[in-house]
Amino acid sequence: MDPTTFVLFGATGDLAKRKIYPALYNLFVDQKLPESFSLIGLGRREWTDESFQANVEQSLRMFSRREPDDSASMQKFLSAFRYSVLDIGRKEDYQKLLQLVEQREEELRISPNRLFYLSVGPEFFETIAANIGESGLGSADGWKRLVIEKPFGHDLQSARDLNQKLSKDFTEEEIFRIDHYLGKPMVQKLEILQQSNPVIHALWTNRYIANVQITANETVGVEERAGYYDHVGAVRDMFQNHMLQLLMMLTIHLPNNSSSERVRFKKKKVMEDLEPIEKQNVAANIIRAQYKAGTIQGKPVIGYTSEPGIADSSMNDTFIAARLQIDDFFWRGVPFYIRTGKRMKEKSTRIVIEFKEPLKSSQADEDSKVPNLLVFEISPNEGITLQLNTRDPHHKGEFTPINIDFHTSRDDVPEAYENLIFDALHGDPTFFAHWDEVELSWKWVQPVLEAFEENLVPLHLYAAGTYGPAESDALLAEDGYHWWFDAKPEQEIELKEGEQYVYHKNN
Ligand SMILES: NC(=O)C1=CN([C@@H]2O[C@H](COP(=O)(O)OP(=O)(O)OC[C@H]3O[C@@H](n4cnc5c(N)ncnc54)[C@H](OP(=O)(O)O)[C@@H]3O)[C@@H](O)[C@H]2O)C=CC1
Ligand SMILES: O=C1O[C@H](COP(=O)(O)O)[C@@H](O)[C@H](O)[C@H]1O
Repeated sequence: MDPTTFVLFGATGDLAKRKIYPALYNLFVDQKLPESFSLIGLGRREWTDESFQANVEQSLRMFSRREPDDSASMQKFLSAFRYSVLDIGRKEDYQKLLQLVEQREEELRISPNRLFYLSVGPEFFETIAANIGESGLGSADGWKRLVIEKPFGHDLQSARDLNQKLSKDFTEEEIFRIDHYLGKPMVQKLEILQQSNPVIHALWTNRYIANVQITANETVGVEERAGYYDHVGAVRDMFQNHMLQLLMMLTIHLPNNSSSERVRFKKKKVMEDLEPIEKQNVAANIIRAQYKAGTIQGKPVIGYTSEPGIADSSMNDTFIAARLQIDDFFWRGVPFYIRTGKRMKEKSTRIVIEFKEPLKSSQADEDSKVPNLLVFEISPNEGITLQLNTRDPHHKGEFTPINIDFHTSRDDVPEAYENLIFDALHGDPTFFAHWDEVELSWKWVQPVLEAFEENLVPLHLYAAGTYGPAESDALLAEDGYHWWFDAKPEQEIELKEGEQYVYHKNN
């Protein structure tokens, strides 16, 4: 891997502490960092190299999936870290930064490959990119990359404006837009599973699939992010980016060993074929809702409008459920149901593929058959389950669903940020959002934003600790379907040998 200088804007912030340092540490332990690696942390806080390193070490103790030890290797890891005070708006700070970067490159005798990671609010992206260009930081004789966090724009126009501004100093190939869902190991497996398994490849069509359900439920509420969340809602916070990325990753058809260009070309194609929803039809296909007080895992929680920093009159969506259609050869006629919400009954991100039922015979026991399901558990647990019908040996008259299961322990699985930072260091753009995808996602979502804004869509309420409003169930019932729920019942049941959990349809 090329020697690299990792320039981190927002080094004193929450994301750096919770995600970026632990990811770098785990890559270091796995020997996946470049042999010559240097990190320069930036922020307004008057930290020194020593206090910065101490903060990084502390964040590893709190957030790393691996217990850091006090050995020489920990010191080796931390010795790559330097800190410089920088105010994003002060041009002279970029000159000071340039000197430090060059000094470190000389000390380490490395070529000037520079990765600029913007772990700061989106209002700073444009200024930083321009100052990197102006200061000469971006014009050395090596490669440069810009890694940016979401949100990428607030709507279609603002996203276009931002992209145009960034393009003045960075080419599309140099911009790595993070969507951390693309870093989740199971999401990365979707592409491989389909490419490398004829069984899955063959089934990936409207001939066999009845509907697809993509869910990202969270138990947390707005947390300390009222100022941000009340302006974005579930539609911008989760749906426009993470949920549509899941849809793209699931539905692309790829030949073996596809290049990153091919993957991105196919994703773009999915977005182009996604049937647009006119503003007047949003209400018929999209449910928006907001949580009210309720109980989660036995604890009472307050409603959204009682959260600190949220106005009593807020009409913000904390839940969205949508029905989408992809108008192409493979997916025409298959409804895709997507839902995401805060303060739901359980934390779970999963994709359920419901297969069409075979022709029913006239046997009396046909009703006990359940549809075949292929379930991708993305988080918090990772797994793949195939639900099939068989006969219960003790009750020979009835069909019984059985699950073929693969599950991995959470500790064995790399964090999304590990995968993404590794790819960015390698210059592999496959699991980053290309501008075309971002633009097409905003284009699709724009009428939804407008319909919400103009109150053309009712805002339903749901009790915290449920699976959302009844209208979300009704959306599927219109087509004769229902949401599939967790295989595990709420109360852990001790299973006898040979027994297993199955997916069920009731809340
Ligand atoms: N936290 C998370 O889990 C997630 C965050 N994100 C995104 O990541 C980005 C960072 O979020 P987060 O870390 O939570 O934010 P924080 O508010 O915790 O940190 C912001 C960082 O920006 C720096 N900063 C702010 N203003 C300036 C300035 N004028 N000059 C220099 N540095 C400045 C701060 O440094 P200092 O105070 O020292 O100046 C701090 O390091 C945001 O875009 C957010 O949307 C995305 C997904 C998840
Ligand atoms: O980007 C975001 O994602 C998190 C959910 O991420 P997950 O990996 O825990 O599923 C969400 O809580 C947050 O509001 C949103 O900004």
